[in-house]
Amino acid sequence: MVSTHPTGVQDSGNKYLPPKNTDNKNLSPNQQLLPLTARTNNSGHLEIGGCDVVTLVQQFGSPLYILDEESLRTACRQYRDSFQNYYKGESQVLYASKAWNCLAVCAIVASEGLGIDVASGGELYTALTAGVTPDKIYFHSNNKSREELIYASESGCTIVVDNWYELSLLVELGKNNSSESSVPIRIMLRLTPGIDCHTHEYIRTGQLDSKFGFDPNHLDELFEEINKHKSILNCVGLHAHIGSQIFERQPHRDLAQLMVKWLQNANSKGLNITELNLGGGLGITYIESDDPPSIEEWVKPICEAIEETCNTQNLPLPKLLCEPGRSLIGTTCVTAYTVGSSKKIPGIRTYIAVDGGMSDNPRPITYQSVYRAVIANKMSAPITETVTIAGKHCESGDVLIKDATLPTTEPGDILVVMGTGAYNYSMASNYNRLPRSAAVLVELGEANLILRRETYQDLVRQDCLPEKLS
Ligand SMILES: Cc1ncc(COP(=O)(O)O)c(C=O)c1O
Ligand SMILES: N[C@@H](CCCC[NH3+])C(=O)O
Repeated sequence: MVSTHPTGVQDSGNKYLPPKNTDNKNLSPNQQLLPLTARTNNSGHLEIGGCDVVTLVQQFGSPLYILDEESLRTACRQYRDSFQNYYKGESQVLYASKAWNCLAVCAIVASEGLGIDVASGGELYTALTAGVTPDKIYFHSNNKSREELIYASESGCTIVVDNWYELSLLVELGKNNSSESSVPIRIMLRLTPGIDCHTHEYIRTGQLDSKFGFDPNHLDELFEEINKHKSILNCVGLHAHIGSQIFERQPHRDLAQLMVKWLQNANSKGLNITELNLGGGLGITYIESDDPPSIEEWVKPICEAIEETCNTQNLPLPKLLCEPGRSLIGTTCVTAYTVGSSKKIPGIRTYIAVDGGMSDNPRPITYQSVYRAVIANKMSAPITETVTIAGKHCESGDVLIKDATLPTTEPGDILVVMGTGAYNYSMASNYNRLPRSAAVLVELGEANLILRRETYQDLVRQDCLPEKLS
């Protein structure tokens, strides 16, 4: 695979487009700003998956999430193939569906052979409804409810146990259920590795001061406790996740070595750990200066570190799992908005307002995340202005992009924000009672609705008006 970076070339009409004349399957989707199929068509419009973005907005309205099937499938295959090429043992890539969980996305990644990491009963329900088989579903959360644990154990998925309370609940559930025929609950243990990485503090999870996972200083007690309940709990593996939007490679190499040591320790205490899950975290390109490794460049050193450490310790290779979210889906999607009002404050800035904002993309207001945009109906027009893209919410901080460089914009233009596949729809809200946006899946000139736009009726569907008020 070729890693082509920096993204885009100037001479294809717009600098954010993927390079021309390259086999797209050789580009790592996480390193591109726009989906792999993006191009400027003969009308000078942005086209994705063979569909004109301006026409998509006419047909489906805006804001509109536009998901490129080819990019998503390419990312899945690159993860899967890289493990097959660089790891001699068994492997399984899971999609961290918290990035974007819905039926169509679950179905696509599962059809590429990936499993799914779910983080709630709702995500589990969606994955099962999409037809994902429970043997490929792994259930996370630092505070799974009793009901969620019953649902997960009855469905037959693997539960990634996060803490002592959850462990005690599982033991209790297992005891209540135990009969000659009952099968032990399949679990893994999430440990906090104490490995730091450079990313926003809100999305860092590997450091000791984290709400997630068991403290590795208590491994002996933990393994002893698991050993006592072998008829109830079938503990197959260990898990760790150090954070998200990471560009460095060393933290995951260090993690790989550390996890083999944990495995050795666990098995020396009588457990039979055969799986290691190193979590997700590979970053994506949101702006030109972002320089994440390609999918292949991320997978290879992890495989090498596990193999080297196992060989040195004379250990059989464990089944190796990882669970990327952002790097699988982040850059495979854009959000199209319609430009509305504007406000020029002389000497300060010009605000251009769009018909969505923090409700469909809460990342800028939550993490000060930065994005880039193009005008879909003016892809070859010269860049003339630096403007601030504001959302339509009743909140001063509802700004999608602080300094967007764009052609001259007018009301009715279609503004496209790139890299919105991860943690946008999944973190969307109805703030100001905005109906949640629709999403379409595009491929080879065909667009299929995968999320219906909410209506005003949907907004009041769960409301209850007590009789005394009506
Ligand atoms: C346990 C776990 N696994 C996987 C992921 C996915 O991370 P990313 O989207 O950075 O690949 C996360 C999110 O950070 C997570 O908390
Ligand atoms: N929601 C975060 C990522 C959190 C990942 C889940 N642990 C983001 O948008 O960057």
